[in-house]
Amino acid sequence: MQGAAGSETSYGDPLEAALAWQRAGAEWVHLVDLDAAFGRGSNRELLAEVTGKLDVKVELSGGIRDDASLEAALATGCARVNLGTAALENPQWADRVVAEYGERVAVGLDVRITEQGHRLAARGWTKDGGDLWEVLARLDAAGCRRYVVTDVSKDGTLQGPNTELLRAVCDRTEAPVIASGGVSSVDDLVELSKLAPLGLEGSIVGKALYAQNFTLEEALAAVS
Ligand SMILES: O=C(O)c1ccccc1N[C@@H]1O[C@H](COP(=O)(O)O)[C@@H](O)[C@H]1O
Repeated sequence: MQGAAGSETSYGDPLEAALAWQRAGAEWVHLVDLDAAFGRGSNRELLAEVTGKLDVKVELSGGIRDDASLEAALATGCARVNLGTAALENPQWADRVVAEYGERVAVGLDVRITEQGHRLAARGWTKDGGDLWEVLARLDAAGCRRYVVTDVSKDGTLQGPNTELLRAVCDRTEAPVIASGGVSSVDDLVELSKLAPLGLEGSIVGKALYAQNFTLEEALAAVS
């Protein structure tokens, strides 16, 4: 199953990798603490060290679920944090912090498309977190400034992004949307860039870069 704990591939030292993306021209680095997302540990100090050594903007994600973890994440100097589980399981807290921290807090909408509709996935994608459209409406009303949208069936598969889902989310919110999951080629990024007029602000690329399907320089040149 995509995203199952223990199924991840190791691509080496996170700091070395992040510095290499910075040298290659990245403006943002999206850093996920998978141990925290799965509830099996924390790499808080490591992520703080990586963030502190980068000059580019960092989006921190994974395990940011209460005041202490939010404050620790923001104190690293990251540009933005991305809430997942807490936005689904602790709506009052999440609604308060999206309003309080504005641009520094995004919400990750990890979507599983089922016979029951568009469902959100929480706790390392192991628990149902409610209906996508209801949660999106609630977070919009709370003033959420940005969403990171992942089709969990695509993440890590190199099968191409779910542009239909991204288009649908862009149609339902005024907030900028960032695409995550499935990118396999520069062509995928070019397709995603065509959604910019709808509100798609950017795309997160992971495995395709580590698998060397293309270089970051090629990607940036294709969509700039
Ligand atoms: O990023 C992944 O590949 C991933 C795989 C499986 C589960 C979660 C994953 N990542 C991200 O974790 C955060 C959510 O963390 P939390 O729920 O707030 O603790 C979110 O960005 C997921 O996309």
